[in-house]
Amino acid sequence: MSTATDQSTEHPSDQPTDLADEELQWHGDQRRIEVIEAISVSAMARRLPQLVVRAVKLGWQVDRLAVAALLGCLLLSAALGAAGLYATTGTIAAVFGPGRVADRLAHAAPSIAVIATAAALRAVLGIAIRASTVYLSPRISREASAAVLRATVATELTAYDRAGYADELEAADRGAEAAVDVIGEAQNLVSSVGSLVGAAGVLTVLHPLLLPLLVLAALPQGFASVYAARVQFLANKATSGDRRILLNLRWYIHQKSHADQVRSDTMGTFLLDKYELIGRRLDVTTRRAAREGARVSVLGAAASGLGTAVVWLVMLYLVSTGRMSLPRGGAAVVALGAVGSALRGIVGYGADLFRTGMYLDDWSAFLDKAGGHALHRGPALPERPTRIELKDVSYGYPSSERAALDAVSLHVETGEILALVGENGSGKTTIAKAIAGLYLPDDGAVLWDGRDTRELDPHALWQHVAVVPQNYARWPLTARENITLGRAAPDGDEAVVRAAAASGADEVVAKLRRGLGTLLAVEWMGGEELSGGQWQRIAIARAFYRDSGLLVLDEPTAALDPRAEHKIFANLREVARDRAVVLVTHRLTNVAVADRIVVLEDGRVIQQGSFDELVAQRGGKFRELWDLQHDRSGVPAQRETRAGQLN
Ligand SMILES: Nc1ncnc2c1ncn2[C@@H]1O[C@H](COP(=O)(O)OP(=O)(O)OP(=O)(O)O)[C@@H](O)[C@H]1O
Repeated sequence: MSTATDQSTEHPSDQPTDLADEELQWHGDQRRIEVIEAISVSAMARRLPQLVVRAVKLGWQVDRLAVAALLGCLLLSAALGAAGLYATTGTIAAVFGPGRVADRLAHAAPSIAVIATAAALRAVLGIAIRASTVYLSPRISREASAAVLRATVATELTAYDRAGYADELEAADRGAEAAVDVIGEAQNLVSSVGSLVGAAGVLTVLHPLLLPLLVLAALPQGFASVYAARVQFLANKATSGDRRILLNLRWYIHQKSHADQVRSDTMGTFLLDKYELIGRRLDVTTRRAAREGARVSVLGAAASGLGTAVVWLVMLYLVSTGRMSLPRGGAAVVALGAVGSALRGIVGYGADLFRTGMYLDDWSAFLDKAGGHALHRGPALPERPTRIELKDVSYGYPSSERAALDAVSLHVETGEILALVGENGSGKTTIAKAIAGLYLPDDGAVLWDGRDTRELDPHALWQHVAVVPQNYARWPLTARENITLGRAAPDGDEAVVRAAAASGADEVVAKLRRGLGTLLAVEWMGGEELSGGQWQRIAIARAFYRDSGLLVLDEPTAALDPRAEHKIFANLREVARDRAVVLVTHRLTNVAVADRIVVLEDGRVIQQGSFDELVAQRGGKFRELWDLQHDRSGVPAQRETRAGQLN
């Protein structure tokens, strides 16, 4: 193994000074925006029937009976609407017809009865339709969100390192939220189409010229509405990155974990200024879209207004020239009103549904490919590992041009502690994640008992893994659940207590008001909060509790006091008895516990050996780091002397 290489270190001052600072820009999917821009308005209008089918399918997955009832009610309501309208025209014809008033009223009585019955039944059906929609909508949205969550946990971890993934995920989430409207909008559209069909039939019977004219009159407004919806959607898409940055800035300002630094570092105004700046950037696009939408809507409304005037003129012409009788003319006025309102409904609800459909596209695109990072590994089920080997493993993060790992080879076996050492950014955490099957290498292989992790079922593999990462999760759960993570033993807390004792978490739990049953989240139902070190003890306990063949500890004691740290390392040999342990740490005194130490630099292994071997290797990287960690040249002489006396 070669010793430390003579790498020249890049210094910030070596970099070109004429480069502008990078601005906060979210990496969205520009390609998708271009695809949407290329869609024509007529193609968008043709999508509406597909969207209705999609809404029905979504509802069908959630509750078939409710959807069937909804469709039945819609059909019946449309039929009753047509019958009512037909009866209305009959009533008008009878009332305005020749003969005595009493006779005309008697003649109109059956039609009036039909109108009243149809109106009453439609009112009842309307209530049933609304109830079904209200009942189905949140369930559809929840199911859509759950589908995103399922897809999210089934993606490769590396997806999160790719610029644009977060944007796709957010778009999918928004699509799932928008799904709450889809059934209502589809239902409104179908109702309007039903009313249109009924009223159009009646109008055609009265005079065949009126319907085509009315449809022509409504078309400009229809196109304008769909176009405006498209403009709004594109603007939303174009600003989604900035909106996401704002969301993140809000998070940074709100978060309890940052609240002290927002104050002590006087970050409030500074971050708020950035917030304002990005908000203004966002406003430019939004304002442009609002203007464009309004301009097109005005043009559409004007054209449709003109068209409607033509229809009325034609009506007047037909009646005044005797081509249509007066009673029929009266009936046509009513039918025209019904057709007009149905057309306006189709246009308005169609535009709404179209916009929701575009959000749903984001949702389904994410589900189809999970950002191109869906877990597609082999189906083989691994046993508890006894030997894990990295063979010439290279790995580069998607967003980085530099390789994080370069032809790394090493191994670790059950009963062994392997320590990874190196300067910041040398690749320790990346190796730990590759060993744990969280990253698949670009080149080379990670072998679990000779089997490539690419061939192994990832979820089955992770059953054999316990990790204490640098940023461990502080789950808003009870102390017990924070240790068992859903794997509670049915016969009591014995194993939990053992794991807590081994990690020092027992002392933390002893002080909690309900022991293991205490909720660890002040924000949730007023639970208790722990200190950083106390949380770290819980995180270690959860790894010890998991009876896994591989234990990865990434800076596991960074927040621990000396006594707690000593306890962990004193117990580690015992913990490693039936596990392979990978330890990442900068505290070199602690790595003496390891059987083998691998020293990394710039993603390459530059030294391997036992603690004694590496310390003895003068001029080697490990020895250099060791000497630096024990260098006390910055300590004032009298304090150094005093420390020496104590030693
Ligand atoms: N999510 C990421 N996306 C892009 N590059 C990353 C990512 N995480 C790490 N890197 C890069 O990969 C290299 C190795 O990082 P890694 O976290 O493995 O280093 P490390 O040795 O664990 O560092 P530290 O001692 O600071 O924890 C670094 O150059 C880092 O910039």
